[in-house]
Amino acid sequence: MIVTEFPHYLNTANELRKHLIPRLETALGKFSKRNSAEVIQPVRTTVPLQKHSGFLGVMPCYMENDGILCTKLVSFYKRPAGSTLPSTQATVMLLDPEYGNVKVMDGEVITFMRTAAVSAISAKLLMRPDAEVLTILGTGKQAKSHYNVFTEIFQFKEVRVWSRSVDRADTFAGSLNGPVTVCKSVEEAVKGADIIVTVTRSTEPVLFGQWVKPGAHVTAVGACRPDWRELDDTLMKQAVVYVDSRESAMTESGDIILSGVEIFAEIGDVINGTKPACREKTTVFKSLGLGVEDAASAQLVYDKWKQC
Ligand SMILES: NC(=O)C1=CN([C@@H]2O[C@H](COP(=O)(O)OP(=O)(O)OC[C@H]3O[C@@H](n4cnc5c(N)ncnc54)[C@H](O)[C@@H]3O)[C@@H](O)[C@H]2O)C=CC1
Ligand SMILES: O=C(O)C1=NCCCC1
Repeated sequence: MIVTEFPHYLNTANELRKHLIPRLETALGKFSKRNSAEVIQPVRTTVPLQKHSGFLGVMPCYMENDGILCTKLVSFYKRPAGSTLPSTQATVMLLDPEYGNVKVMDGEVITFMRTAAVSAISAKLLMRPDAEVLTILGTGKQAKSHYNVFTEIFQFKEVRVWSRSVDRADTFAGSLNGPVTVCKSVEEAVKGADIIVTVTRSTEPVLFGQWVKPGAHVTAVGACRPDWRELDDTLMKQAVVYVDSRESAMTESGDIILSGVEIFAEIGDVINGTKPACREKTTVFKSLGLGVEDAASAQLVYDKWKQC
């Protein structure tokens, strides 16, 4: 059987709350237990495509007790400013662990949705409960999925967005099904914000600690190479730092490696109740993207498709 389309009904608040988010929480909790009967998921293998300023990532995952075998191929590129080419393209393959046959799926929507849903999990656990202002830095594909998921799941008084180009930010604002304030600078966008999502392709810091309100939560989604940054050292050092995977963070995250900060916990540890959620402090969740997230999401898509 081959599923080639991601069912878009998973985008609704009800489906996110009832299905995608709980499955991702369960998967991240299992991952953090490091029990190989639950999850085998090595750090992504990344092949540099030097000539094209890109990378090919291979992301396998086996969840024996759940009978889920999955791998993703993802290519991602540093595109020049103004390029209309996609920066990230993915194919997720769900396999039958007994027979080894492949049930191919489109991976792009899974990547958009699961990444935003994992960010929403970090916000649920680490953002202050009275959070009113959300800021999104970047106006690409992930910015859109984060806007959609965050405004479905939470209620903010204001959502702000920043892009290097005000025209792109205006176009982005016009493409949304809800209100957003377009800001001209990062400083203006993040001043007083309770939660900040960084979803840029930047390789240098764009978010500086001096602008971030004490107690704010930052979900950092871009900068997935050891020499790429989105956050500066000041922010990294003033925050309690959470990650999706310690091994991934120590291999792939410039924000972690180059700032030299200590990782406080995996988000799965907080889900498991083995590490606290320091909501009253400034927190950073560094997301690298894990095969286990794709595996849990792909299985959900497959289960839903079988029910149709
Ligand atoms: N952690 C995870 O699980 C995942 C992370 N990613 C990463 O998230 C980031 C965003 O991905 P997409 O939305 O798919 O990319 P995209 O190409 O659709 O959007 C990127 C955005 O970053 C902006 N940008 C590019 N260079 C910049 C710079 N130097 N400074 C500030 N802004 C800049 C672009 O104008 C655009 O708004 C990428 O870094 C990607 O690698 C993507 C998928 C999963
Ligand atoms: O997990 C993913 O999918 C990605 N992570 C970082 C780079 C692009 C895709």
